[in-house]
Formats: sequence, structure tokens, C-alpha cells
Amino acid sequence: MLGCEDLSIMRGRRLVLDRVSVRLEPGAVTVIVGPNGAGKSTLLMALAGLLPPAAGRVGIDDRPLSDMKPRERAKRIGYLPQDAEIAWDVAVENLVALGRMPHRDAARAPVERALAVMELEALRERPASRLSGGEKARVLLARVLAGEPAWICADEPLAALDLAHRASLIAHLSAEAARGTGVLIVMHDLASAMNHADRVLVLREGRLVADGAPRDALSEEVIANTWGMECEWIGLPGRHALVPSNRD
Ligand SMILES: Nc1ncnc2c1ncn2[C@@H]1O[C@H](COP(=O)(O)OP(=O)(O)OP(=O)(O)O)[C@@H](O)[C@H]1O
Repeated sequence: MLGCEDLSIMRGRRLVLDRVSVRLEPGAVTVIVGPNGAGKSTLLMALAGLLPPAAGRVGIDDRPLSDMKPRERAKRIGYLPQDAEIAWDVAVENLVALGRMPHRDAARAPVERALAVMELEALRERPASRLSGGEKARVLLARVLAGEPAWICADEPLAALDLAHRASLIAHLSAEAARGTGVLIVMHDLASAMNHADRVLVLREGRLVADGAPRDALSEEVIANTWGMECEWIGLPGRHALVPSNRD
């Protein structure tokens, strides 16, 4: 169980998370949504142990993350930042192998599996810094997967991906969750959240305003109150699309 209780976070002099409490179960895909600046990345980073709480607690199985050494924390929680950059000219397969660093081993099987899952075998010898944006995003996620963390915390992993890679990444993360990994993702695409999440957390101005099954947390009423836009869901379960309400 990864979670926080009454968590408040300051960034600079601003309170950007205000007494947020969540307990995440492993084996599920949880999606964090909310308007720009709502605190989604901040919550994700805090749950990955990368931002100190101003107040409240963050922990795994009730053990505070602050009590864990960074390497132990990194073994358990794989974090993929938003807009991650690759600065050096390292080959794709070597960059993905860096995901084993918290384990201090050179196990090949998890690295090969991550390369296969992210469909990177054909790119394995290419310098990672010279890939397209979407290819880089897949490489960086493969590095997280190579570490076989119990929890995956990914900040907008779909943002740079094309249609097919987006679908395959969602399918893959769902499969990881089915195998018992806890998957926590920040995304803006409410339809993807509606169709693929097990649970949705809605943040607005640093507060958790909805938390539950997608159809409840992303009701048309919650969307209107949070994003200030009247929308309606159309389509069938698992294939919903969100469209602006017709005001005529
Ligand atoms: N390093 C920082 N110093 C000061 N304020 C920050 C810092 N990082 C973020 N903030 C502020 O904290 C608030 C929450 O930021 P955060 O990145 O968590 O939002 P978000 O919901 O992920 O936004 P977006 O959808 O735009 O990515 C914003 O108002 C942002 O301006």
C-alpha cells in the first residue's frame, strides 16, 4: 500500500497540495487528473518520495518514505518525470540497463523484457539522445520497467506517443497492474482515464475533489465543477469519448 495522509506540500512559498489523503492499492491503475497547475505532478513526486511534506505523511505499508534510503525507495518506486530529457549519447540498451542501478546488478532479463515491451529492439544500438520525442519517452519508461519496481509513478507518459504506441502503452501498464504492480499515472486525457483507469483522483487547486471509480470521479458534474466546462460522455463503456455539451 502506497499512500499519504493529510499531505501538504509547499513549492517555493506556495502551498500547492493541501491536506491530501490517499491510500493506493497495488494491482490497479490509478490516474491523477486535474487542470493545469492543480498539483498533479507535485502529488506524484511526493508519493514517489521526491518532495518533502510540509505537513502530513507519505509511506509504503505505513512505513514513512523518509525513513528509507534513496536506493531502497528507488527499488520499490519507479518514477518517470514529465518532459524527461536524455542528455548523453548513450545507446538505448545501455540507458535502459541503468534502470537496474538501484539493484546494483547487471541482470539482463528485465532489461530485455523492458526493451521488448516498449518495442525498442530495433533501436537498441541507437544513441538515445538522437531519438524522436516519442521514442525517447518509450526508452525512459523502459528504464523504469527494467528496475521492476513494485510501484510505477509516471507523469504524462502518453503525452508524446502516437496513436498505436499510446494504445500499446496503456495495454502494457494495465497488464503490469494485473500482475500486481501499482500503477499511478498523471494524464490530461480524461477519455483515456475513463476507459482504462481502475481509479481516478481529481485534483483542483491543490485539493482532492473526487476519488473513486472513473464513472463517479469523472462524472459530468465533477468535470463541470473542476474544469469549468459542460461536457458529456458518449459511446460505450471502455470506448467513451468526451464531447462539449450542445447548448442549442
Ligand atoms: N519548483 C517550483 N517552485 C514554485 N512553484 C512551483 C514549482 N513547481 C511547481 N510549482 C507550482 O505548483 C503548482 C502545482 O504544480 P504541478 O506541476 O504539480 O501542477 P500540475 O497539476 O502537474 O500542472 P500541469 O497540468 O500544468 O502539468 C503550480 O501552481 C506551479 O506553478
